[in-house]
Amino acid sequence: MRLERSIPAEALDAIRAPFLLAGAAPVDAPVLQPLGLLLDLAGEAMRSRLFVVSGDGGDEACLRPDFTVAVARQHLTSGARAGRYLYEGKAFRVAPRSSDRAEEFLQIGVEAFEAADPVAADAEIAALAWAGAAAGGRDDLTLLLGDVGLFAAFVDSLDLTPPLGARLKRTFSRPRQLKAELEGDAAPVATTERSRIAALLAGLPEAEAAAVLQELWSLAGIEPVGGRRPAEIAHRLVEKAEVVRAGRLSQAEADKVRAFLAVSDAPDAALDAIAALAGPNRAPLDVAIEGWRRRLAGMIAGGVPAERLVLNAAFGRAFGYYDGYLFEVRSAALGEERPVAAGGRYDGLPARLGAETTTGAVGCMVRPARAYAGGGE
Ligand SMILES: N[C@@H](Cc1c[nH]c[nH+]1)C(=O)O
Repeated sequence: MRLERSIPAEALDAIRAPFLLAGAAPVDAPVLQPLGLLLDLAGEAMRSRLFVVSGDGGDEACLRPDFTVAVARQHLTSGARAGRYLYEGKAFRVAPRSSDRAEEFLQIGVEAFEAADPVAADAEIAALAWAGAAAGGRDDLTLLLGDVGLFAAFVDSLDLTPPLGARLKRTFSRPRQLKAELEGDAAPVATTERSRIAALLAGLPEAEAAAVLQELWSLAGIEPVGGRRPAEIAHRLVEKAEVVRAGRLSQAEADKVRAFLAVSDAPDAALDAIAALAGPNRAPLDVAIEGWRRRLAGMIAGGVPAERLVLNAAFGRAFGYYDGYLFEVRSAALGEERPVAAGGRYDGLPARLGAETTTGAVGCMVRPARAYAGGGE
């Protein structure tokens, strides 16, 4: 496992300092996390990045690829309604083959489960990540911003059939599926491919569809070893059935989606461009854009230099839990594969972990070895 280089104690102190001021309670989290749960939450795409650990009996586990899910789980077991947590420790990710990225690395981060004004919290968290990253001394940083929710609001503005809209939303940060949608290849004309199980499950919410599959397996005495998780299988089956029912994008709609995804600019200009692309049902998108103007003002008030901000409508991250704004602090010298800090909003995750009441959820982390200008990873 490739380690990162260690950095001087004073540099680490400087990078940590803003996090100590965030009003968060220090926590630790188990290094071993349940593999199945992480794959369900982060998506199968994450599988190749996880260090899988197998012991005698027991469930398959993996080394924590980050702290977000682990801290969210601890927050839920604590029973507290709200909480704000600070962590500092190693995370582990398999580096892609051709890369020499560190596979065991330090993260310092904060996760906040709070019901207060989400836009203000988003701004605060992004400014915190910026402050930590900038404390490492690099002068080539940018804060790259994106928003899974903005794409959803844009898709809603187009007034598509609900299943087509839902399907299109799911293709965000799945380039292959997105390309198929835009090129009209996603909806097979032939109905011979229809699956009866797919048709049966199509009407159910995905979590229920997964539960049905699990029940079927247990009735049949099947115990899946490795392979795809029930949630993933249910997801595929539901998608398959919907594809046939929902139709496809018209040429004009596909062009609009392409234009939306091509938006990448200084945030104010980017928001103007997005507003100009809105379809007939524009009210929710306008609300989202207004929210962004406030969020940006909050980031700038929190100390992020305005000229370092970029809003990229297509920006997504490999973690499947984000459902609102998200960001990376990038260094020109390190390139886009090595973000210095990152974070975002994941309001839906606690419910997926079984929370009954939901507060908002937002967080960020910095990687000190990358932030440190004097060497780093
Ligand atoms: N855990 C994410 C960052 C994050 C924290 N909270 C939300 N997102 C990462 O490792 O990139």
